[in-house]
Amino acid sequence: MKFDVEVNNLSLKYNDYEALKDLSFMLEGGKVYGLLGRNGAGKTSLLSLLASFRESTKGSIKITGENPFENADIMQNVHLIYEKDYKDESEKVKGMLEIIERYRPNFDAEYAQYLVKRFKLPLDKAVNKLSRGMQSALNVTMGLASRAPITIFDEAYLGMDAPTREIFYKELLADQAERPRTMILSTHLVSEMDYLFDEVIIIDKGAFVLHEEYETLISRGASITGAAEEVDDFVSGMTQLNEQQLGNTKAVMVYGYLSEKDKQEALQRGLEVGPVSLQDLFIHLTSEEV
Ligand SMILES: Nc1ncnc2c1ncn2[C@@H]1O[C@H](COP(=O)(O)OP(=O)(O)OP(=O)(O)O)[C@@H](O)[C@H]1O
Repeated sequence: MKFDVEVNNLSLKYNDYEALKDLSFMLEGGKVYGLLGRNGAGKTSLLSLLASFRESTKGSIKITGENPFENADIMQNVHLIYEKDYKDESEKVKGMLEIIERYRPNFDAEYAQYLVKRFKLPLDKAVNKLSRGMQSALNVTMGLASRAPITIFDEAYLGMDAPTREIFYKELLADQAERPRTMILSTHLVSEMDYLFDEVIIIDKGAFVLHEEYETLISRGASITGAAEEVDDFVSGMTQLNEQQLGNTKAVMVYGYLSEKDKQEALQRGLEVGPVSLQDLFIHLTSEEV
């Protein structure tokens, strides 16, 4: 079964503060979604609604057409993984995996053991005695091995060092290729994780900014590199995201569609046209000056 998610006019208030404002979007089952937003944009609030940790103030969420709130059949198929405080968790790693297996119908114990080895997790150590990075690795192990049709990682990788995060990304892609499910990854590590996303959702100050395929989104910009004067002349009048100069060579990132004619003109001027990064687009789309 495909676990589509439909969000309509979703709003959330904490007392008088409106953390989410009228969000609407649709997530087709089986894809990896990157959820981006600046600090306080409302990512955790949105994810906690999707996982039914709280109820919305207005609007609706439908998962496979049903309201997931207090709906056990749906909820066992939605797994939100976040940075938990494990300071009082004296259960051993092995015991934690056994507990999660009881609650997650698709949990794969063999795969969990494989991930434990990949992350070098000590099975007989109490969870509150693990380092922060190891606790994160245990979290993502539980998240991947639960194989929940909707798996949500809310910045669950922050404690891990770069090589460990790399293992996580590799294993996520490998498992997703074999058993596609809906993955939602919220992150500030945009330039590191962008290649994982099929689609990107950006929210800003609680409001919806965009939902687009990753490839389409990055085709909305270009980097122009070459002799500084030629570059300046070519990009004049375009929205510029960022520029770098080394000697007389300049690279400018521009936002906006470049036609084939524009690209040909750039080539004739001896300029190189390359892709723009999701990180630069994200900074531009959520900057105060837009
Ligand atoms: N329990 C709460 N009570 C009151 N306000 C809250 C509560 N939780 C979050 N907020 C506020 O709602 C807004 C959105 O917070 P949220 O944690 O969803 O953002 P975020 O995008 O996940 O941020 P970050 O990237 O910094 O983790 C913030 O202004 C925050 O202060």
